[in-house]
Amino acid sequence: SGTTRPVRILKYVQRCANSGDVLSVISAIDAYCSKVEWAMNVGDEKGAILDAVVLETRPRYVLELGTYCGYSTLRIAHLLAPGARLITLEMNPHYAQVAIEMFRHAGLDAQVELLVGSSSALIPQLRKKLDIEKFDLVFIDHWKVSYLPDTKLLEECGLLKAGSVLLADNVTCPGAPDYLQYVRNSPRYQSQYFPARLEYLQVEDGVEKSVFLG
Ligand SMILES: O=C(NC/C=C/[C@H]1O[C@@H](Sc2ccncc2)[C@H](O)[C@@H]1O)c1cc([N+](=O)[O-])cc(O)c1O
Ligand SMILES: [Mg+2]
Repeated sequence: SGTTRPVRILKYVQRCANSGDVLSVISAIDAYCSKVEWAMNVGDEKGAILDAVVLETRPRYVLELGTYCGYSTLRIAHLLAPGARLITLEMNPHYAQVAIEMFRHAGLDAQVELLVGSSSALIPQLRKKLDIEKFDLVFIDHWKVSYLPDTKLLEECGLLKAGSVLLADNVTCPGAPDYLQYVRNSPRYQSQYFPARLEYLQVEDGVEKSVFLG
């Protein structure tokens, strides 16, 4: 039985990226996935949009849905102020383990709280479990069919406040049409589309930034 793609990415990072250097970990993942084998990281083009939204939001509490190898987790963690908290939810224990090793190599394992489980099961527990009232920024990059139900769940659990920012990957490819229709037509959101290429490919994608209005 061979390794998995996330394990191959992690081994490449452990071999080629300087430990403790998050930017070299990020560029090593991008190098591997653009030259050796494609993987569903947000990538460097959409990653730059994510960076800009993190910097403009200056979030204290961040939630990520879908960790995978931890690429976007690292991009976000690198830009947070001391004392900020980044929670990332991953339901595949193998991917979670790879991501934890990735965070360790980058020297950011103390900056990230990874919970293993499905977002639908974990979101209702976050307030009690983590003593967090509201999230300032949510990065959505898990199953595309879960974007809309999980957004509604975040609203119902009172985890969004006026000004909370949702940033959703892949709203064009693979697409999240029901989510897009909701955030673009609901009076409770101010939504904006940022076109970009799908990671490592010449295919059109984009991210949607939606500000919750309360
Ligand atoms: O399918 C995609 N992403 C699904 C991501 C899924 C990630 O989130 C959890 S699922 C989960 C985690 C937490 N709670 C519930 C479910 C999986 O274990 C994986 O780590 C995708 C596909 C393409 N593409 O081009 O085909 C491009 C992309 O950028 C993508 O993000
Ligand atoms: Mg994605």
